[in-house]
Amino acid sequence: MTAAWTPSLFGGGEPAPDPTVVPRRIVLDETSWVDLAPAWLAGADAWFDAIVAEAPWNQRRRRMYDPATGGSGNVMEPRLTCGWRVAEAPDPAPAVAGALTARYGVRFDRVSADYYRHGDDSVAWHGDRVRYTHEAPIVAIVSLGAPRRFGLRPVGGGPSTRLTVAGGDLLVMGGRCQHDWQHTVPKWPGAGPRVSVTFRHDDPGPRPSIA
Ligand SMILES: O=C(O)CCC(=O)C(=O)O
Ligand SMILES: [Fe+2]
Repeated sequence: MTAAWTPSLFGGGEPAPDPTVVPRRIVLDETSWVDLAPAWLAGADAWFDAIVAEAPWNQRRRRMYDPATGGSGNVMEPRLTCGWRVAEAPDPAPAVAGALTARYGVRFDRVSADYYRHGDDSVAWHGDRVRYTHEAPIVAIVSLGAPRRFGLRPVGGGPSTRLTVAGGDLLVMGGRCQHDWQHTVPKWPGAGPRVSVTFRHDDPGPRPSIA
C-alpha cells in the first residue's frame, strides 16, 4: 500500500478543507443529527482523479439470505471499497482528518473509501458497524466526483430525509444516528462516478462488511 500519491497528480489544485465553510446542522430527532457543508473541500476533483487511479480498490462479497433457497449465498457488493489507518493513508486524508478532529473533538483514526462507478452502484439502507462499539459515533463523509442522493430514515419507521451530496461536500452523522437511523446511497440511473471518503474515530479496525 502506498503512503502518498504521485505529487504531480494534484497539480495546482491541492485538495484542502476551506476553513471558512461552516457546516449546517440538520436535527433529525432529539439525539441524532447530520451536518452538511457544501463545498467544504477545495480541490475535490484532483483528489477524485488521484483516488480513483491509485487506491487499492476491492469489490467485497457478503453473505446474503436467499429466500428462494432458504440458504445464504455470496453476493458482490455493488461498489468498490478500500481503507486505511489515517496515519498510513495517502494525502490529503491525514490533513482532512486533522481538520475534522479540530471541529468535532474526536480522533479520526480510520478512513475508508467507497467508489460508485456509475448509477447502478449503491449502498443499501444500514447503520455503520461503529454503532456496536460507540454510543454516539461521529462519521464524517467527504464526497468526490459526481453528485448522488443520500437518504436517511428512522429505524423505527417514519419519514425519510433525502439530501444531495456533490463533489467537495462534507456530510457528518452524529449523536445516535448510527443506532436510531439508517442511511443509503440509492441507485441513480445515469449518475456519474463518485467516491466517498469516510472518517471514523476510535475505530477498532477494518470489517468484512457493513450492517
Ligand atoms: O457513500 C456514502 O456517502 C456512504 C457510504 C456508507 O454509508 C458506508 O460506507 O458506510
Ligand atoms: Fe454507512
